Amino acid sequence: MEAKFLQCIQPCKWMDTEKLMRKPGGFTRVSQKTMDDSGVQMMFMNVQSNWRTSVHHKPLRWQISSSLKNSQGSLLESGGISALLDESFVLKKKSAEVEPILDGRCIYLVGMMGSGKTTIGRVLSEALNYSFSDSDLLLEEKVGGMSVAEIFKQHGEGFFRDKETEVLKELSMMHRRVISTGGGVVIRPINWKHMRSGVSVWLDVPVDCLARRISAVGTGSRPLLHGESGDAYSKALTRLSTLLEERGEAYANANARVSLESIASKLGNVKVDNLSPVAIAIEVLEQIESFLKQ
Ligand SMILES: Nc1ncnc2c1ncn2[C@@H]1O[C@H](COP(=O)(O)OP(=O)(O)O)[C@@H](O)[C@H]1O
Ligand SMILES: O=C(O)C1=C[C@@H](OP(=O)(O)O)[C@@H](O)[C@H](O)C1
Repeated sequence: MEAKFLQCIQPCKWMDTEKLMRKPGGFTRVSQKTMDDSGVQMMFMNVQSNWRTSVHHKPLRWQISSSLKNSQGSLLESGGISALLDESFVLKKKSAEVEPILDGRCIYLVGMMGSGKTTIGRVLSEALNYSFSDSDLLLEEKVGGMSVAEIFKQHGEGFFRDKETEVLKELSMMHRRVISTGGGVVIRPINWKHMRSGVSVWLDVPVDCLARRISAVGTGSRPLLHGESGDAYSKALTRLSTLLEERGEAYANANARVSLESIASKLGNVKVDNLSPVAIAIEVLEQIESFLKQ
């Protein structure tokens, strides 16, 4: 049997253009359409358009046309794409296992600025068929559309923290949502009370990796990182290290911890910077599963 397949790029359902403009680094949904005697099949996955693709670092080829033998498996023999599809399938399978035991509870992602709460949150919400909420965006709406940076400047951090707690309280009444929280929610015990309505997961990312990510996109939307001198990476590293120290063990209150260093070593000493959001999302589900089964 011969089949031709074509890959095309479509806007992805969870792409939030407003947030993407604030935090550059857009994602793209890749859809693979396969046609054979039995009809048309579609496969989807989400990749970052500037991604170096999955933990296997193979180049992503956007367009493939190929002669195929009869198995579906052979459709996937296409280098980087097959690695991405493998991850994508594992994520779907794991989501199907974890979704019933989650039983509608929300997932709260906590972690430092730049730890990937928004990025991983979107991947997870799509895999679980949950809605996605970003507490910073909800807070901005509550304050008449002012940005986080403007709120800090005009009203100060205390006001921001009060609004943040209000947003969490409202979210705690909801179900079937993945929630990306602001990096500072962990400092107020009342916020933990609200987050206990669901399952909280700490994305534990080494501070040098956070600084590389943040210096790549700039600190415009993150007022707590303003004000240091030096190059973008050193400034981010200094501020993030101080914040992390101030926050002490606060992140460890989460029900589950996802350490990027542990994932990297599990996958055979892959660089932390090269872990794909899908690989991290799989680990989030693994950790949630083991917490819920305890
Ligand atoms: N696994 C990853 N590998 C590389 N870059 C990532 C990864 N996850 C997120 N990023 C990038 O890091 C930056 C911060 O991510 P984001 O999801 O906004 O973090 P948070 O919501 O925790 O502040 C973004 O530019 C994003 O594209
Ligand atoms: O760590 C913090 O205190 C903050 C993190 C930010 O959210 P992200 O973690 O989404 O960047 C935002 O809530 C605000 O700038 C304060």
